[in-house]
Amino acid sequence: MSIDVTPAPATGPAAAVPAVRAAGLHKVYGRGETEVRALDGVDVTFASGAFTAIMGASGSGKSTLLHLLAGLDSATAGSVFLGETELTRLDDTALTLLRRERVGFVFQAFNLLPMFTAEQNIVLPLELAGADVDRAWFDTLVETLALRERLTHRPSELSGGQQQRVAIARALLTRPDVVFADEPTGNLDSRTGAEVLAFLRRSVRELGQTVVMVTHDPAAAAYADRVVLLADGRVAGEITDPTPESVLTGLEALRGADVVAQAAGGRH
Ligand SMILES: Nc1ncnc2c1ncn2[C@@H]1O[C@H](COP(=O)(O)OP(=O)(O)OP(=O)(O)O)[C@@H](O)[C@H]1O
Repeated sequence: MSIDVTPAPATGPAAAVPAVRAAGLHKVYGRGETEVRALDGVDVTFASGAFTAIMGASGSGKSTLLHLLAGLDSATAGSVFLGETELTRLDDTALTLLRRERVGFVFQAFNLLPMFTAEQNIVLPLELAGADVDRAWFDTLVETLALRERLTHRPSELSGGQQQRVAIARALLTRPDVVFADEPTGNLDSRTGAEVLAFLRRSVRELGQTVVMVTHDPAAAAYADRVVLLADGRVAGEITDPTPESVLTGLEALRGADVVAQAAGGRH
């Protein structure tokens, strides 16, 4: 698939700073016998204004990496930078503020509040932060995500795809530096999932958003500009301008490498 992405023009020194960067990132769960090295030295950068998918086998560390990049969990060692801010040096209060102001989240389970309308769900994070809603930006998001007719509906009156679009509008309304999406199409049928992915794609191409998405699905990953492959808590490769076929080939190559490593006794 050839993806039509025009990079944002460089506008000064900040343009060269990646949206997110991890250096020497380690995450160890448990101790002794039960120790699990979920991340084992991850170095990776995510360019601003790009859509990146993170893929890898179950247990390879995808969700752990996403949570650390988003400041939702702490690292055992190494650093995470959001732009020029080192997350791994912030205290809890600063981290909470940073998450509220500079990061957006889209989860598999939508996480909408059932008693509120779509519109109330979208504006809630800004209202909680005591910030004004930029109505022009709200309207742009509502149009882009085709939600105009649904704004007065409660989540139970919306389809799964509509609920996820509401969650995406909520994530984008604060104009976050990065949107982190963890299996955003995991609860959707393939047609609705494709619709949601197309909207994420548009948010990058037309609204200049930066998106980092964990997925199991090669077809979903093919919407991204780049796929980062994880294996055993490390970056094992990447694919630029992915297609479902090139992603599948990349994943198969990883599995092949894993079998070879196991046969050689090289796995921890
Ligand atoms: N809270 C935790 N306590 C202990 N081990 C954990 C914890 N969270 C994750 N792990 C372990 O860390 C490793 C990486 O988990 P992670 O959820 O990041 O993988 P994943 O690639 O997202 O997997 P999946 O595709 O199955 O969601 C796994 O071996 C997992 O069992």
